Formats: sequence, C-alpha cells, structure tokens
Amino acid sequence: MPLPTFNQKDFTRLTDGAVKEPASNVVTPREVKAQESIRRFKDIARLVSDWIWETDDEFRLTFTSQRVMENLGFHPLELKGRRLTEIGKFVGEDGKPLFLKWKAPFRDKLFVVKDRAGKKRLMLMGGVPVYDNASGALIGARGTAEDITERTLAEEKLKKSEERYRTLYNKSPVMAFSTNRDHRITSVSEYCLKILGYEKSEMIGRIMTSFMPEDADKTELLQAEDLPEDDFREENCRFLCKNGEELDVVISSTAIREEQGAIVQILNVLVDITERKRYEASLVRQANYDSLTNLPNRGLAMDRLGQAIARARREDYMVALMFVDLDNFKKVNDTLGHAAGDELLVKMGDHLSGCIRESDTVARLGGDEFLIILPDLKAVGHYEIVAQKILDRCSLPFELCGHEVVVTASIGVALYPNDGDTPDILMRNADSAMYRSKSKGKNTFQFFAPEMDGLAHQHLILENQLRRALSRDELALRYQPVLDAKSGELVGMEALLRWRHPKMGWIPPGNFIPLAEESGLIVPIGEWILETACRDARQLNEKLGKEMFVAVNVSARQFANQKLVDAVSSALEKSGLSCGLLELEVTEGVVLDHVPENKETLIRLSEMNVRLSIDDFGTGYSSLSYLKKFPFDTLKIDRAFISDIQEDSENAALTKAIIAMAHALGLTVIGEGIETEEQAAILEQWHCNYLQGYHYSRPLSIEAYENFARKLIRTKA
Ligand SMILES: Nc1nc2c(ncn2[C@@H]2O[C@@H]3COP(=O)(O)O[C@H]4[C@@H](O)[C@H](n5cnc6c(=O)[nH]c(N)nc65)O[C@@H]4COP(=O)(O)O[C@H]3[C@H]2O)c(=O)[nH]1
Repeated sequence: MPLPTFNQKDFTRLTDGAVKEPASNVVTPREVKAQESIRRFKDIARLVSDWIWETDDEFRLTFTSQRVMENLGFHPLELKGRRLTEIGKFVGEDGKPLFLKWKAPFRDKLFVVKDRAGKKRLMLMGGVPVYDNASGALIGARGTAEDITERTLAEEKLKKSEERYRTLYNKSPVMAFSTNRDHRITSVSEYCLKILGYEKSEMIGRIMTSFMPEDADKTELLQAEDLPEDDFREENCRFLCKNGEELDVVISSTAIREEQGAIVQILNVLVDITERKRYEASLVRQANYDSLTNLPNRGLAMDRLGQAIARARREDYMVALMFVDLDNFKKVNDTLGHAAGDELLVKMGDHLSGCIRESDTVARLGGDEFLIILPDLKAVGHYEIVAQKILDRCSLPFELCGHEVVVTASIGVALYPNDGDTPDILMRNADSAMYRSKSKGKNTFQFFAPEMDGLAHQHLILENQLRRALSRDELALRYQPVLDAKSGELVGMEALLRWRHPKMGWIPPGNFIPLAEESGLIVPIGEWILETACRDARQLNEKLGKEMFVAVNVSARQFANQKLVDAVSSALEKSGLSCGLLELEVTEGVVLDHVPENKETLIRLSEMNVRLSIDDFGTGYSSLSYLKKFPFDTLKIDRAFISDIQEDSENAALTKAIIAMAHALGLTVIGEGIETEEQAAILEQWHCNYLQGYHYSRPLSIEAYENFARKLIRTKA
C-alpha cells in the first residue's frame, strides 16, 4: 500500500499558512486532528534548520522541506522522485561508502551530496523506516538532514591549528610549560624536558617555583591575577636543571582565559639567557677587574674609594689609602722571566688580600702597584698595624718557578680627612708617601706629610716613574734625518729619546735625561736606546736598500759604566747592523772629565769600527787638543753657532774655522739646527759635509721617517 504522501501543492499550502478551509463547514473530529497535525508539521518544517525528507519504498524522494533550497540550492520539486542515493551517498567516518539498512532507524549518518553549484556538502542524516500499519510492509522512510559542511570545515581548521600548536609546543626548540591557576605544571614541552633534564612525571603537578633556587625572587611569578589581559608578562629568573646546574631565563607568561575572563591556564615560555648573562658579567669583569690577579682595577678602586669617602663623611669615620709598590719586581721579571713575574703578582695579590678584612679592598693599579682601601677606620693606628702586617707578609719568601724569591714592598699611606677629601688627592698623596718610603730605603711605610708636595719630592716621584717607564713601554725613539750638504742625499739619522708619560704626555729629553743620569737610570735606558736604534736602522736600510748610519747619544754617565762596550756590541750583534753604521755622539764632558777609563772606552769602541762623534762642539771648552787625542770621526757644530751665522760675524768666522780645523784633522762635520735655506747654503759653501735641522725635518717616528726617506730618494733619483 502506497504511503499517503503530501504532494508539493499540499506542502506549499501547509507551510505558507494558506490553508484553505473546505467549502463545507462540517468538520469531523478526525479532520480536525488531521488539520492540527498538519499545522504542527508545518510549523516544525518551517522553523527547524534541518532538511526534512520522505521517500517511498524505493527511497525516491516524495517530499523535501523548503530548507533544501537553502542547503543545496535545489527546489523541492527538482528532487521529487529522485532516489536519495542518486543525489548523494552515505559515508562512514573514514570517508568510505556506507550501505544503510533501511529497515532500522538510523541517526548521525554522514551523507555527502553535491549542491546545485556542484560543491560538496556534508549532511548529518537521521531517519526511520515507515511501515504500513496494516500489512507491516516497508513503505518508505522519512528523516532529517542537518547541513554540517561549515561546522565540519571549522572543526577541521581548529583541529589542524591545534595539531600545529601541539607540534610547536612539543617538537620545536622552545622551552614551554603550562600551569594552572595554582601555578602547578599541567603540561611541558619536550624541549623543556630535554634542556632541564627532567622526566615529564617529575614536572607535571609540581609548583613551578619549586624548580627555582631558594634565594630566587619568586613573588612576581606567583601573581597570576596580575597577568595582563591581552599581553604577556616577562620576568627574569633562574631555573634549576636536574643535574643541579642553574639556568638564567626570561620567562614570558600568557594567561589563557575563559569567556568570563577567569584564568584557565598560563602558558610559560622560557628563553635561556645564561650565555648572555655570562657574557655581560665577563664584560663587567673585564671593565672592573684586573685580568691577571682578578683584583679590582684602578677604575673600580677609585669608585670604591669615592664611596668609602662619602660614607666616612656621613658617619664620621676615617679612610686609609695605602699605595703599595713592590721594590724588586723588575729584577724578578728580568732574571726569571715574565711568567714568573706574573706568578709573583698573582701571589702577591693573594697575600695582600689575606692581610685585610672583607670590607676592605685590594686593587691592582698596573705593573707592580697595588692599592689598599680601609674604608671605616675608627681609630688612628689601626692602619699602622695593617701596613706592618703587609710588609711582614710581603717579605715572606715566594716559591717561583722552583726558586725562592724574596720581594719587599714600599707603602705610602694617606688618610681621609687629614690628607685629602677626594679620591684624586688621596691617591696623589698616598703615591707621594710611597715614593718617600722608596727613598728611605724601601721595605717600609710612610704617612703622607705636607712637605711631600715640594719640588724635591716631585723630582723623586718623576725619577720613580721614569724607573717604570721602560717596563711600561713609555719610552720611544724619534729619528731626525741627516743629509749630505752637497748632493742633498740622505746619509743617516740621529736617534732622539722621548718619554710618553701616562699623565703628563710627551716629555722632552732635556727634562728627564739629567734625572736619568743622576739616578743611574740612563744605563738601562741607554741599553734600550742602543738596541732599538740599531734594530730600526738595520730594518730601514734593508727596506730602502741603502746604507745609512744611525747616531745615538751616549751620556757621560754611560761612559762611567763599564758595560757600555758590551751594550754596544750586544746591540750590534742582535740587530745585525754593521759597526760602521753606528755613530755614538758624546758631549765634551766625556773627554774633559779626564777619566782615563773614558778614553779607554772610546778607543775600544773605535777599534770595533763604531764611529764616534763629538756633539755640541763649540758650547764647552771646544778644545782642539782633545780632538787630536781621542779617536773621533765626526764633529757636530752646535746649533747655537748656526742660528745666528748670518748676523753674527764672529760666530760665522768661528764656524768656518771649526769646519776647516775639523777637516784638517780628518773629521766629518755635521751642522746641527739648520732652520733656513740660507744657513744650509752658507754651510755648504764652507764645505760642511752633512746638515741636520728642522729645515729638512723634525724628528720623526720610524714609520714617518721611512716615508720621508722614500720621498727624498724618489726626488733624487
Ligand atoms: N731649535 C731647533 N732644534 C733642533 C733643530 N734640529 C734638531 N733640533 C733639536 O736639537 C736636539 C739635537 O740633539 P742633541 O744636540 O744631541 O741634544 C739632545 C741630547 O743631548 C739629549 N738626548 C736626546 N736623545 C737622547 C738619547 O737618546 N740619549 C742621550 N743620552 N741623550 C739624548 O737631549 C738633547 C735634546 O734633544 P731634543 O730635545 O730631541 O732636541 C734635539 C733636536 O730635536 C732645529 O732646526 N732647531
């Protein structure tokens, strides 16, 4: 028996509400019931978003609700009579075709159908078989279909993004973990586990701060309520690895909230900044600490001294500053080598640190100088105890490279407020006091006294600084060209000493050579000059392919030292410069001293084939007799004669006579201090052999000299 069906007309009539009442007014109860049922169906069909369908026993559509137009774009009439399986197919979760047993109700079956535009739509179908009441035969089916295309797409999208997030969370090299509102860890990324070294089970469920060192500041991290709504919060903290190592991390926390705003989860991403921190710390260390001894350097010491003075001013204390200088450090360096010297400094740093309290500071200023700051002295006399302790400790023998070495120290003490109220003044005064200790025979300490500011004391300070200048590379040589008067060609150069003082800048030789002579320092300094000048000359000659001499000034004090000849031959040997290219300039004083040894030294040098020159001739006795007695090769006319050669006829006559006389004795004559073309022309006319002076060039560094020489050689070529 066919299923009583609604045709389309019926349906339109029902769903549009245009139900026309039958002509007869006699309505049976059965009809009323039927009409009610139709109205109910009409309302439902209009309101539900699902597509309602009905088929006959061959599953041809006999009815579809209007919704199908919205879902699939078909007019219900277009579908009428078509089999459901013609317009689409049932599929399983896996997308494979599914064969429905129509005899039983079914629900949530996926039905893939193409809409009018040919696009795939996904419907979720449910249906029931319809049986004939009387015969019990299957006469069709009816059901609903929900269009789930958009929802499925959205779900798939969400699923994919969740998968992506999960992959990111777990597989990428990001340290991340989630916590709940109680800060207990709920999930942790694989990378995080790998870096921290824990098993997942060791982290899940634990409060995150339990992975931080006890002394770490955790307050901020435990303020979940403070987490920003649309941003993340960054905190610096330390994390403990399973192996006990500590990681410095920046932890960025983002709150994941439910719609009402309550926090559901906190996502924490950790960035390991341990290396960066280490690097920053090493930079700070480099800037503030001495790399050899690990003690604070001058900068940090001055800073601490400033702070100590400020505190002492507030609290009415005194500050003692001790300048400690080792007495025989250079000897250790020279005899045992630099490695031993370094070891000594490190050990000395330890010794000094052992003599003071933790609140005091030991710093290394450079070289063999240390500084001690005692910041909160309550009683005068306390620093005396410390100073004596330091002297005692310093003079204990050191074991250095298998040798037992004894070093002593000289200490200068200055006090705040008595001896100064700024770090600079205190430093200067402690330094002065230290020099006084040195002059008093070393291995002692001295307090600053106002008279130490005097000239004699400054002299003493300078002498001590000069003593250190050599080891600190503060000395340098400049070279002034010497030219052939006739040809204008370069024949040689004179080496002139300069001192680059760390605070005073370049100091001219006239200001410190007398000091060096007086103190005997000219001997080691002279050796350095000889070595440097010979080496530079040899290298320059090699580069230029020329044989030019270098003249080196040798003072009377150097002659008094027996080792001059040895120093000269050692310099020549080390450099490989031929003896005939070294000229030693001596002043009249050397020969006038009537010291027999000087003559002997000059003879020995001359026998070595080293050239000898008498410097500044004309300024002293200018005795002709010694020129004959001593083996000189060259005579240098002092620039005092040359400067007024044009105006002063007496000087001019004298200069002319000196040149003639020197030639008669077989000497080469050099005119010094040539400043003008005219002076050069006159001297050339008088047969002066060589010329030197600002007119040609000022003394130059060896590099600048090389350029000068190359240019001159080019113009002469
Ligand atoms: N006004 C003027 N000056 C000119 C001119 N040409 C050169 N001079 C300067 O005259 C000085 C010549 O050196 P000196 O008579 O040996 O006189 C030297 C020498 O006696 C001594 N000296 C320099 N270097 C050394 C050294 O290595 N050892 C020793 N023992 N003494 C040195 O110091 C003295 C002064 O040296 P510096 O200041 O370098 O002065 C140099 C040089 O710069 C010029 O045209 N005009």
